Amino acid sequence: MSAAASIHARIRVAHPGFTLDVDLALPGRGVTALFGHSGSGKTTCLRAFAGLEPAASGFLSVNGETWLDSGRRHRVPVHRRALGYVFQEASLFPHLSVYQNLEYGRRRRPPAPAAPSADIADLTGLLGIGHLLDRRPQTLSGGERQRVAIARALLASPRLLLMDEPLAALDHARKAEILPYLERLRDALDIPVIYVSHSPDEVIRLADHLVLLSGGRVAASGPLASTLARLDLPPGFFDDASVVIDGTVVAHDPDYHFSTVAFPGGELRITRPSPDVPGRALRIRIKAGDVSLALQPPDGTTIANSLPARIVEQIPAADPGHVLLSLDLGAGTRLSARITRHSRDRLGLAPGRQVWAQVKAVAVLV
Ligand SMILES: Nc1ncnc2c1ncn2[C@@H]1O[C@H](COP(=O)(O)OP(=O)(O)OP(=O)(O)O)[C@@H](O)[C@H]1O
Repeated sequence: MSAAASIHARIRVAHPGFTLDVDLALPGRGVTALFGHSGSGKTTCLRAFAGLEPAASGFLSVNGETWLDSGRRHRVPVHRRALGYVFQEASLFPHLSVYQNLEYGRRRRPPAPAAPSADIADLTGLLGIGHLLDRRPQTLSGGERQRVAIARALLASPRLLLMDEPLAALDHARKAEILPYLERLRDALDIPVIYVSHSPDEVIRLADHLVLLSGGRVAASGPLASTLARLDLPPGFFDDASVVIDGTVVAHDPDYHFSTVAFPGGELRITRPSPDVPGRALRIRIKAGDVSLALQPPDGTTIANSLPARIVEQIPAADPGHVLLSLDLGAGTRLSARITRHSRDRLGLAPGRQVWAQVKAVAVLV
């Protein structure tokens, strides 16, 4: 990560009874998820990035532009920070059409924007709102309103997009409808997005980088895959230890609805409801409880995936009868496994040992 193409934030905000104190180095593009329980300081952190927390002190630079440097008494006011802010409830102007709302966003663009600017046609295409341009916000579904709010924020050519629980007000069906648009956006945008959520599924599906916040402090921060694969992740964030693997479909058997997904270090075969196109990128989540281990290549099993692996780390699990193991599948790809202490001792499993990891269930996230 070059110093110019990234976000550096060393920020402290002291409220009566709560202090946010974070030191973060974040990537200059892609989605960073700020994840944590209610009251952990996620919104306070976003507000400090936006310049909305008068009590914030410290240092903040976004892709080479310094927005806060208390030591030098430098503080860029909120209206001079080129950022987009999308809230839980889309705050569109009710008396304006969708197109006029988008125009409002475009008028907020600085005369010489730092980043290449998307136009209304690009963004309406990307977010699937081209057919809504003449409508008033109150005639739109919650998901449609959010997509318009995101497009409006991006039309101002921000250097940074802040999203505070943008899906929290939507029901399950509307969330499922909007997520693919957010994925397209993530892949198309050249600016960093900081995405606040307390939904593990959303975070695991969308994020490139993960920040765990607890009591106003950073409990962990790093690339999504390597951070999730850490066995020492603080408890209470996710229901189960798991890994995510970004793979590519390399073959599809339409008869058995079977896709072969390649990733650095191996391949997985997964059953798919509809045909897959080779070349398609898939993000896969495997929970530690869905991985069992064998010393020999398993024979006569219904489990489709048995992967050669090497145990690299072992720690006690939260419950005393189990241990968590981290396995290297090759090329740096990790798998976590939760097994009983009894099985570990019976098979003599320890770091360095070669095993076969049997994957009982795979969740395809994208
Ligand atoms: N202006 C303020 N004055 C005093 N306390 C504040 C202020 N703003 C936030 N807090 C407190 O700071 C803590 C963190 O709040 P924040 O909204 O950042 O948490 P969060 O992680 O976003 O929570 P949620 O998921 O519920 O939105 C809370 O205890 C909140 O009451």
